[in-house]
Amino acid sequence: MGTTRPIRPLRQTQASKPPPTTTIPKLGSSMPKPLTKPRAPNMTRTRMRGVSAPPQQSIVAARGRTTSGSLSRNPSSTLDADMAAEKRKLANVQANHALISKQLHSQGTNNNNHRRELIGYADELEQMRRKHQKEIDDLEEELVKREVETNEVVEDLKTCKEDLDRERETVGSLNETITQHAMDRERLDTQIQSLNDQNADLQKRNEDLQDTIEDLKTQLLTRNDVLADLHKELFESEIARRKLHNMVLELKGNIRVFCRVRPILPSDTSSSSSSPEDIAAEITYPEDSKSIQLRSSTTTATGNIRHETHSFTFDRVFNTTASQRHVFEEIELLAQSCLDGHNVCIFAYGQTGSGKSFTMEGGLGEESKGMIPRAVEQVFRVKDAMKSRGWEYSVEGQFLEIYNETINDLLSSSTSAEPTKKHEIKHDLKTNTTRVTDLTIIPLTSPSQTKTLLTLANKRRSVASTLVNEHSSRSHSVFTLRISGLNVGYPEGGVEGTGERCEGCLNLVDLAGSERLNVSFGNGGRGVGKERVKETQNINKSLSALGDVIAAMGSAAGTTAGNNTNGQQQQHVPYRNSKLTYLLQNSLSGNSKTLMVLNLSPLAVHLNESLCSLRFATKVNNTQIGGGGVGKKGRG
Ligand SMILES: Nc1ncnc2c1ncn2[C@@H]1O[C@H](COP(=O)(O)OP(=O)(O)OP(=O)(O)O)[C@@H](O)[C@H]1O
Repeated sequence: MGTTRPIRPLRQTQASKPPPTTTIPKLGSSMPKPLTKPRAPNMTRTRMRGVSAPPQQSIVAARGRTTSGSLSRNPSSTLDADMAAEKRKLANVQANHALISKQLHSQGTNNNNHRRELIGYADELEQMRRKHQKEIDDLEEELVKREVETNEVVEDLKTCKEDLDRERETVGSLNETITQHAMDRERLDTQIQSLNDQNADLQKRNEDLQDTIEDLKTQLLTRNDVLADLHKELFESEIARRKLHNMVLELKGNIRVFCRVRPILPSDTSSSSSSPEDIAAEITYPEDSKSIQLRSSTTTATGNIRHETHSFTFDRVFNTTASQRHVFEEIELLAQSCLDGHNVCIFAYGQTGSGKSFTMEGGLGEESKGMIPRAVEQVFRVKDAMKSRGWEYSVEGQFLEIYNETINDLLSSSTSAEPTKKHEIKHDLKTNTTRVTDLTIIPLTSPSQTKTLLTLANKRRSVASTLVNEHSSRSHSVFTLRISGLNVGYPEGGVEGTGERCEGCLNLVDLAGSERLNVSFGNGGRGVGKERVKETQNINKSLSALGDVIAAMGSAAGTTAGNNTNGQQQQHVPYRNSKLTYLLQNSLSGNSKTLMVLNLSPLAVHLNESLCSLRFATKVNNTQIGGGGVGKKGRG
């Protein structure tokens, strides 16, 4: 809002201007109007009236009167007198005329003066008019400015009014809020008061508690000492537990064999019109869960049919209904052994299509997942549990296959276009550990990583089509978890670790199909490509090498236990006869644990192959290694 200057009323000023005080008599239409009245001498008027000729009537009357009077007296003298009078009058008139002329002349002079005066006035008036016009223009310009200003001021005022209205509204609501706050405040004051009371109570209780805390601190110090003693005891009992755990496994046998028969699958009957009962082998499972019986019928040379029952006993027998979880329950103790620093080997053995891959890797679902993912999970579970016993572990994984006696890295990121690396097996005799050169080793931080590793490995695995199983694996696959532990103690409990280290290794081996050539490809193996025959020969060679190694280890254990004290030479174990046995040398020998899961087909057509597998597994089952036990288990 600007300051307003007082506006001088223009028109009013002009209107209120007093008119010229003097009015000029009209002397002629062309004459300028005089500003002042011409001043005619009064005397002249009077005198003119005095000297002017009398009106005719009065002259005639006078004449009449005079004639009647003078005629009666003297007409010539009267005439003379009249003449004289007239002459005087004339003289008067002439004098008046001269005077008037003179007056007219002076009047003309006056008029000129007046005209000059008028021109001066006109100039003055023009100047004034111009001045006034300028003033008017200035004032109008000012007025326009003022109007704009006024409009702005009006707009401002409008905005201000709106603002004011809003502010009023705000003030109104603020007032309400203030009222509300005042009420709240009152309430809070009341609460504060009650809190203050409570605070006073609490302070008093706090003081009491301080005393209690002091007591507890003293007790805690005493308890800490007790706890440290308990930790020490725990550590010692952990060592005892390990010993006992190992003893349990040794009692169970450092080499154990489980037998598992897979169910009949829809695909087994799809190619023929037979029912599952028609194609099933005669297999029975005695109730002890450790035996299995197969009944065979053979035609003798004399044409008679001979029925035979073949009984086998193992550490555990699982029938066709056994679930993956069920099988793993019997295995899970082995995961603890790995973390205790032992080497563990779990093999799946059996003919093609008998369920080895299903047992080891399993399906994608939670229920169907196999021994590999379950064992990894168990290792991680035990690893976490061992923290409370003062142990920290790191876990890493590798996955390889042995195909035609050549090692392939199943976790390698190299493409098939790149030249394949030649991997060699190296044993460290000091640490009893085995390394394969140039192999991909992946640190594992969670069990969920295993799924990814298995998928990757399966993509790279050599598979070929056979008669028995369309996607049969023609190689041995070995998944290895390497576990290193360090005793770090209980830093939070103030108990230092012993720095003790342990290294364990869990090998989960899915062996290639154990069947003979004529079973794999039919027709006694005739007409089969050289490559396939070579594959099968290599598979069979390495499997029999495995059998030989296990048998030799059993003999060596017997020798060690019984005869070595007499200085007899130790039994030679032919680990080097195959890549598989050489690779697993450290995991089979010494105090390691071995489990073989024998997978059997339920089909009658595979009965002979099943009997072969059962005999092989029996040989393994009858072997005992390590732990100073006897070379053979009780049953022959
Ligand atoms: N216990 C079981 N329950 C259900 N299905 C099974 C079971 N065992 C095996 N199978 C099924 O049988 C088929 C053959 O099994 P698998 O591939 O595991 O045999 P394999 O012995 O590994 O054969 P190969 O040596 O040729 O790899 C698969 O379809 C598998 O899902």
